[in-house]
Amino acid sequence: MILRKLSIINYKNIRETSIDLSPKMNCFIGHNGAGKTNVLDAVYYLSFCRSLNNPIDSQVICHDEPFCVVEGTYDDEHENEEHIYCGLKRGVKKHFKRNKKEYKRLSEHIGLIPIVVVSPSDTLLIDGGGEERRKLMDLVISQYDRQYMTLLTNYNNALQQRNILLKQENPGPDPTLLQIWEEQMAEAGEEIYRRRSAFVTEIQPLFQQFYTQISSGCENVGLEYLSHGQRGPLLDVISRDRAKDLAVGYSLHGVHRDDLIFTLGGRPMKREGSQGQHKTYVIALKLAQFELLKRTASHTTPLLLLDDIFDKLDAGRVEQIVRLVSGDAFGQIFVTDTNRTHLDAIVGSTASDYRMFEVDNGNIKLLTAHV
Ligand SMILES: Nc1ncnc2c1ncn2[C@@H]1O[C@H](COP(=O)(O)OP(=O)(O)OP(=O)(O)O)[C@@H](O)[C@H]1O
Repeated sequence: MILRKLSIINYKNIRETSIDLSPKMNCFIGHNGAGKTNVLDAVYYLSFCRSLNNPIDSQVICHDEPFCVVEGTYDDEHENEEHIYCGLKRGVKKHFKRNKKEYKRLSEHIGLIPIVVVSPSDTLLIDGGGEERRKLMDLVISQYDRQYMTLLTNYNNALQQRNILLKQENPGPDPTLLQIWEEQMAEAGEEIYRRRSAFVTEIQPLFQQFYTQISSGCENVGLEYLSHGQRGPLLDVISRDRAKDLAVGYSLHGVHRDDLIFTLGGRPMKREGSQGQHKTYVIALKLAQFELLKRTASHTTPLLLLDDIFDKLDAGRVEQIVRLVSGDAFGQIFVTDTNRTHLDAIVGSTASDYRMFEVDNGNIKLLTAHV
């Protein structure tokens, strides 16, 4: 997919803009707080029907304004045009349309415009809890597997019902009811486990390849999937510790406790790695995600959003990333930085099309274009 034109009204600090984009490299340069991330967030919104960092829709509308609109005109792989419209009004259900037709369910849209984002908040993948890493798996898998979201919804619903029962006291929960929800958790959970296992198996070698390339091969990193599904049939695993679950009042076993184990030299990355190594790890992981989505998501090349990625990296790693993303393996790219040094290096090493924009207090101005 290629985003040819992006129009924004009242999205965060961007009052009104309409920009024609390069099919390859789009650079956004500007001071801290200028609105560079907000541009990328608007692009993200058009893919995921939500903001990357703020799940509350009303907070993406510009302060003191009653509504916001984000529109994108895309070309797909066969040069067919797709027009995506998103309109948000305070206190009203959001409107999301594809080619002027309102979606019945927003989940129908997920996966149409695959996207991979590398942003400063990605370090949460290493520093944060397992929820962050499960979110990563879910976000990628849901872009190429249409059933996956339904499985997650079914699983979470059964888990929630079981947890409500586990909190019941005097009398305790009906064992038959507990069993019903356990069976539903296990049924959806087995499928989720199977899909997450396959995802990790696929992404592992891609990740290793990118990490080696960016770090020039001097570090040994690992990526493993950890799941209660590995302990045997999930129904047995979920139900056999009922007594403990009743004591704590929630479900201790199931795919809601899955995790990804990140290592450096066989030790936990969180404890062992430097800030630059953490950053390298998440960038390699995101680029692997990109490669995987390119192969699976309707065979459409995803958009790649690189938000302020060069901070904390040494010159060698920056050079490798610049070389990687400016090559032909990547499609349309959106990259932000506060100074021109890295962005000039990127556009300098690419013979192809690029556009450089300046962002200032929510205003976007085209600085240079090369076709
Ligand atoms: N709903 C909103 N309405 C108006 N302005 C907003 C809204 N939400 C955020 N902002 C403004 O957006 C600005 C931050 O923009 P953004 O995160 O895009 O900056 P940036 O250019 O990426 O900066 P940095 O280089 O520091 O990462 C802040 O000044 C903030 O006040």
